[in-house]
Amino acid sequence: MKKVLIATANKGKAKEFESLFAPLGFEVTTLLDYPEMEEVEETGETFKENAILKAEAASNQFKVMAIADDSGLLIDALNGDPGVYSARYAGKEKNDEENIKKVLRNLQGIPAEKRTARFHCTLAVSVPGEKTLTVTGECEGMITTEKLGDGGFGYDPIFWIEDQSCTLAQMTREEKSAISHRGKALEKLKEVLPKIIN
Ligand SMILES: O=c1nc[nH]c2c1ncn2[C@H]1C[C@H](O)[C@@H](COP(=O)(O)OP(=O)(O)OP(=O)(O)O)O1
Ligand SMILES: [Mg+2]
Repeated sequence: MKKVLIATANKGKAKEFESLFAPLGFEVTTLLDYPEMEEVEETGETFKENAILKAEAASNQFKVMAIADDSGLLIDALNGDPGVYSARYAGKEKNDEENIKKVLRNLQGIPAEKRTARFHCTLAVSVPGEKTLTVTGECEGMITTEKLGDGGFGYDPIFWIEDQSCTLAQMTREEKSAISHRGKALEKLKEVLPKIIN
């Protein structure tokens, strides 16, 4: 079976990539399969810089094609926060529960129509000896006032999708991937990398 290395240690992302690549005949390996590998410091100021950092570190180390995902939640009423710092919004230990609480606290009193937000995903593909390539995807939604649903990961329980009238955490993995920032970025990747992905 063909293998693809996804340079992430995030369990939620890993599950989504497994489902996305399975129909293409790929076995997904992630950094969760290499717990001894040190985490790459995300020193970039943009999703693109961080995605490239993560992809190149993994492809250099393992000498294989690696795909990294840098993503986050941008909330209009918070001037785009938590943005690139989404994972560590409530502290460096990366706690989804605390991050959600902080968002809801900072949006207290903000009316529904002003709770617009989007998820962003940049994927970087690094092949040893070749120039790293990036694609992006976004998903528009609204921030709820309480958690709804227990699927997905990260900020999914407070991210409301108007068209489906539910949060991302109330969807199946397939439903989420069909509309998500990650799913859209991967669709673009399939177009630019047909030889590798198909
Ligand atoms: O579909 C999503 N549904 C909900 N939340 C999401 C999603 N996509 C990204 N997010 C949030 C989670 C985390 O707070 C941040 C990503 O941070 P980000 O640095 O890219 O990932 P990470 O540090 O968890 O794992 P890694 O760098 O090993 O891939 O945005
Ligand atoms: Mg990270």
